[in-house]
Amino acid sequence: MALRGSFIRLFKKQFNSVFKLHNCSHSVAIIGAPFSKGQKRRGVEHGPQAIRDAGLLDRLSTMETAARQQTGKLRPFIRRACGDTFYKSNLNRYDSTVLFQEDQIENPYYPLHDYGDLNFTHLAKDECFMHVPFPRTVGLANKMLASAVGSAVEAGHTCITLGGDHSLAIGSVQGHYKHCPDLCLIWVDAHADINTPLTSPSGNLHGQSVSFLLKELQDKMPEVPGFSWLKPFLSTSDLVYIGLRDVDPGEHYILKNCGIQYFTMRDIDRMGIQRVTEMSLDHLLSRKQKPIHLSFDIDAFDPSLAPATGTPVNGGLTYREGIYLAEEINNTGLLSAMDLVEVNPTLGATREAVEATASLAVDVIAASLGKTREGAHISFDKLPSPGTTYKADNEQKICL
Ligand SMILES: NC(=[NH2+])NCCC[C@H](N)C(=O)O
Ligand SMILES: [Mn+2]
Ligand SMILES: [Mn+2]
Repeated sequence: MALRGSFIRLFKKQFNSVFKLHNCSHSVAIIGAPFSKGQKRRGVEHGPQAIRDAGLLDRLSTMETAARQQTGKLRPFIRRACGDTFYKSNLNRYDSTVLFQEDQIENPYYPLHDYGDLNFTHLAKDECFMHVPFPRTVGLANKMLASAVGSAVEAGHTCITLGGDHSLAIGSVQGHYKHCPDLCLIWVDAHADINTPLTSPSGNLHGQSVSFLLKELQDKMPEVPGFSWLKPFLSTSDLVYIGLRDVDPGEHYILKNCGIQYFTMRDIDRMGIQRVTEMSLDHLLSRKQKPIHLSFDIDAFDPSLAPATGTPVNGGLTYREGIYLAEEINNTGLLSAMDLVEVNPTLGATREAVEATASLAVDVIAASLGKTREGAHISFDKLPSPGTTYKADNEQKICL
């Protein structure tokens, strides 16, 4: 017990030192990935727009995080894609007003870069590989996303990819890996998405993303057209699943035989989200501090909260479980890239259902980036008393 206590202290000490370093230097990049060919239903390509419409950028740019408060000098601002020449060929230029030119920003300590949406190529000639639809289109889209995520991470941003279907995680994790080769992966999902083309019941690549990444599955993977650029790089020991409740037989075989750490909804019922989160982070980080890639499928939530998604499964995460998990991941100070996928605005029964799903996505992203339920302040140096001028409104104008 004493040994365990001192181990936990050491663990927390390590966390804290990285926490400070990480939060002082990190800015956020948003990449929209309007893509749906990793499965057969259309509509999920409108996910990035739905998440933006739910107010993502406003929420992040006005967010007062505990981290900002800590250093006392962090200020949010948005720079649109226009300034980032590197992305111009791949991204639709964001044509709305440029809120600030770079040289107008005095103190860009917490920059928020919106790179707009990637412009994917849909190949006309793209026959099925076995029963896998659109293999070349999915391969090409992921290659493009990998390069965009890679550049954003290389530039020092915490990179948020807005999907699109979950096949996009192939490119997003690979691009992240190119600049953070020691990354670990937290997969929050109702599904394991670890079928190989040979075990997949549906053929859909969004149910196979993880098998493309894992070194241990290399000799079980056929050569899928469109993916020759990708070499598996991730070890099974650097992967944890949270929220599983719909696992195919081949996937169960892989999870068990590769000794992958996973927590189903039953585990959350038994142990609670707090213990599950602690065990997950312990598994990934206790030996070494590693950059975290969080791949969050909105269908991890219960369909009553996230109805607008392609493969809903009953009995999912509650709002508080999902937000707690995101908050704890932020608390590590190690979040380096994140995907928020499978929001399909064409599948909600009503407009309210769609808006609820997209707004849940915004809440998860905000919590992952440091929004706390206890609140935080940057606008107050001291508490205004009657007779002093309230400056917060002015300051807001300067910042935004
Ligand atoms: N990213 C997702 N929503 N995946 C759902 C996968 C469903 C099923 N396991 C399949 O392989 O097709
Ligand atoms: Mn899923
Ligand atoms: Mn998924």
